[in-house]
Amino acid sequence: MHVMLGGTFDPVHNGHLRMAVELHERLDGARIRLMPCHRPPHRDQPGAEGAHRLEMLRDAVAEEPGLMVDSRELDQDRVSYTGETLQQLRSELGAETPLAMVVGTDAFNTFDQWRGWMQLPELAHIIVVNRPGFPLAPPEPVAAMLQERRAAEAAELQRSASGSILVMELPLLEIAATEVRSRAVAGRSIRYLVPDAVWRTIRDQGLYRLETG
Ligand SMILES: Nc1ncnc2c1ncn2[C@@H]1O[C@H](COP(=O)(O)OP(=O)(O)OP(=O)(O)O)[C@@H](O)[C@H]1O
Ligand SMILES: O=C(O)c1ccc[n+]([C@@H]2O[C@H](COP(=O)([O-])O)[C@@H](O)[C@H]2O)c1
Repeated sequence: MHVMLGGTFDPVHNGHLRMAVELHERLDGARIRLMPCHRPPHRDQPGAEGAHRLEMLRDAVAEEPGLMVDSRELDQDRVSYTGETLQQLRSELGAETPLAMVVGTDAFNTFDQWRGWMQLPELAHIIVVNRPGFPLAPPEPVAAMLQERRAAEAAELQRSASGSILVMELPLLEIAATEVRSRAVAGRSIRYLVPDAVWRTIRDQGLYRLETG
């Protein structure tokens, strides 16, 4: 199965990485494709440029064969819509190969604001992970979609190319990029919240401090 984990990754942190490693192990060794977006459709523009976010991601996964980075959204200088990215992946993989996209509960709780959200399950399964601090509470139309498509176990996702929604309870870390950025801005330590290579890049390049001058 192919698994995509999209995000702003501004910056990538240990919460993302632990989640990705857990998924890799629980999905029969599927490689998890971390996909940084160029310009997110739905939020403030990232504090770090795409090239820095990509460099930090590549460093973060460098010695972890279960994870990989896919830079296709960054390579296109426009707003990144997940539907377009999934369509591209689907045409590369063919109609039969299982493909899943991962979202935290925070993202799933506003899923009805995504462009073409009702069509996304036709392109890929959706795996919803219980992000600490964000109970699963989708709005009514998303809850109805979940009820209709809910998978009982991970193995179900291997039996079809797309169409199911799996909610997974994983042991995760309560870390947010917003918190990492505000610590960096304030000159406080971000060590052990992010991999050491990411900590060094933020320190050496002065990332995030610059945005407030
Ligand atoms: N600590 C975490 N545990 C599990 N999932 C997470 C965690 N942090 C982020 N995610 C999920 O990873 C994906 C990408 O997240 P994103 O890059 O926006 O990070 P973030 O920490 O939420 O950033 P920000 O604080 O800037 O919003 C989303 O689906 C999000 O739900
Ligand atoms: O396609 C959309 O309309 C859309 C709306 C909101 C979020 N997304 C994607 O969801 C992923 C997680 O977003 P975020 O805010 O948690 O970084 C990221 O890959 C975004 O591109 C996509």
